[in-house]
Amino acid sequence: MANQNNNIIEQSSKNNNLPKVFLHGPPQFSILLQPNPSQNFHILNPSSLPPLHEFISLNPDHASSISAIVCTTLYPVNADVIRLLPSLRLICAASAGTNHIDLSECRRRGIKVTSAGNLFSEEVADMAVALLIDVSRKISTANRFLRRQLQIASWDFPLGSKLTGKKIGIVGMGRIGLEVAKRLEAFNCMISYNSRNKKPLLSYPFYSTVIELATSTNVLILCCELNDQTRHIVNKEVMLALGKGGIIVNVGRGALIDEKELLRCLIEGEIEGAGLDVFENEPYVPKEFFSLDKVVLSPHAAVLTSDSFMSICQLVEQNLEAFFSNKPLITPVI
Ligand SMILES: O=CC(=O)O
Repeated sequence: MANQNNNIIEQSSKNNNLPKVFLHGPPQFSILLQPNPSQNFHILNPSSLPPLHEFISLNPDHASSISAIVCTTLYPVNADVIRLLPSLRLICAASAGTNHIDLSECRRRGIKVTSAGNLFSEEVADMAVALLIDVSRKISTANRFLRRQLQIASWDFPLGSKLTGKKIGIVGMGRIGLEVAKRLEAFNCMISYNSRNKKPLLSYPFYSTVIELATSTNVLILCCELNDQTRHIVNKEVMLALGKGGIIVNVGRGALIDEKELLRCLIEGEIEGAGLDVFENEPYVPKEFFSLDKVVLSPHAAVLTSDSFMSICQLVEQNLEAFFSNKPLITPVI
């Protein structure tokens, strides 16, 4: 590791005049997310290297040379991380959501933040529909069942429910919500939604509260961002309003749902099932979920496609280029 670090320092000293960028994420992240070499900035860790804290404790002088970081949702950029980097001026989130970044601290320090914008909306909408089909038609359960039985020996298999014609409630009618609606229209589903405001151009029924939406639908699909207004937007009352045949799909953020209540409602049969790509305290996933056949789990993977990595890599590069050549950012958050 020390050798690896010396190499970085050697390499970066050759680029001493360029602003330094640190890729802040798991090892695979810095392998997959490789902006091209640039005349305007220098990537400090172009291959899998120690995490930021370790890197800085090994090279304290380097902390003050980092002007920008590129980050993922699994690695929070809280005030403690920001404090480690006195010269930080830009954070490029390789995600649509920025709830893992302390935006008020960024505002206070005058640090700019960019996100993936709408880049992943189609992938996330595909995943929402896939999870819904899986939960309602029990595809993962069937897969496990057949691998255990090795042949179609009996019809001893729990019945699924038909998706065609279902009443779907979408929470958050931004780009992802719209893409989900478009896909589910092909299944003759009846779409209604809740969001901050009614969208004048949409003819789908609008409900100003999630509990009213849940009362009128069979399925809730959570596509909104996590903030103080949306934390636990799906609570016990909402789940009871959705009712025993109800399915919840979450491709937003885990804390949109009160996870303890979700588990209780699933175990006690208050709702039918759930498809979850996100969890309240990631990377932790409550072990009780693993024994529930009515839940389909995915490891925050809705955006993990080779296509999305190619696009985010380009977008990060464009934002870095724009920032370091004093041009407007492509996808600014603040
Ligand atoms: O969760 C993924 C994202 O916010 O892009």
